[in-house]
Amino acid sequence: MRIDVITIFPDYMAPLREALLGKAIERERISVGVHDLRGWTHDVHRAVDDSPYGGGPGMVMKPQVWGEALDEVCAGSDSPPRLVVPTPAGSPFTQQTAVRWSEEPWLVFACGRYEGIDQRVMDDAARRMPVEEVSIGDYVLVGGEVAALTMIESVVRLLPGVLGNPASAEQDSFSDGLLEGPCYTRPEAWRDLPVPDVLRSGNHAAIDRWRRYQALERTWQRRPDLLEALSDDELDRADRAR
Ligand SMILES: N#Cc1c(N)n[nH]c1-c1ccc2c(Cl)cn(Cc3cccnc3)c2c1
Repeated sequence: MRIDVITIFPDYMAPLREALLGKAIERERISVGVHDLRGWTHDVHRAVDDSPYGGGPGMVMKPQVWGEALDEVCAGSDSPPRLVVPTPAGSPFTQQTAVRWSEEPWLVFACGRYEGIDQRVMDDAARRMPVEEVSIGDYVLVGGEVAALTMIESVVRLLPGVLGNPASAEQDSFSDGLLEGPCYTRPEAWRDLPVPDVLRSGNHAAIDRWRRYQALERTWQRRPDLLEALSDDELDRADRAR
């Protein structure tokens, strides 16, 4: 997978070169390009923003600069990339989105700042490539870079050979519609707090049932909305795990 990121703060993307993501680059599971949007400005001030039409607070990112940047970054391949534009007004980014994008050969992330990117940038890009405006959650950041890092990590960890233990991705929270239950490791007792006996029983059928029930209970307590999405069969199966 090829990943390109366009931003006015290229150093914000430094974490892409660290740890799991850095190893994925070293192992050539992914190639990553980070591009400074100001490289496509032509004025002495290297301006990337301007006042909003219709008034209102803040500034809007100029379409000309983004247009030239996307023309160059998204060129050079028989098939265009999927353009991802983080925005608070975007469709929800979920684990299902990450799974879908993990099949893509090329993703380009357009990280904006200020009040956002002129809408015509996305409208123009959509004439020649798939464009998705997405949000990572119902809170407000200062720009798209943190969102892009979040989404890139959740996608890249799904690629073959990236995670040390591929089974880990298969047991993700959300992968079966439920949150993961609690996890434990040595010692058996810590500050008078024990490890649940069933986990030390060696009875794997009982352990699976216990884990399934814990996931169901935690989901019920913390994210009841996820249970509404579960089919009756899945709920019955979880119920039998009691
Ligand atoms: N994804 C996501 C996401 C999220 N979940 N919170 N905030 C963002 C996000 C993403 C992209 C931008 C761009 Cl471009 C500018 N801002 C600042 C801003 C703040 C308030 C209103 N409008 C824009 C962004 C915030």
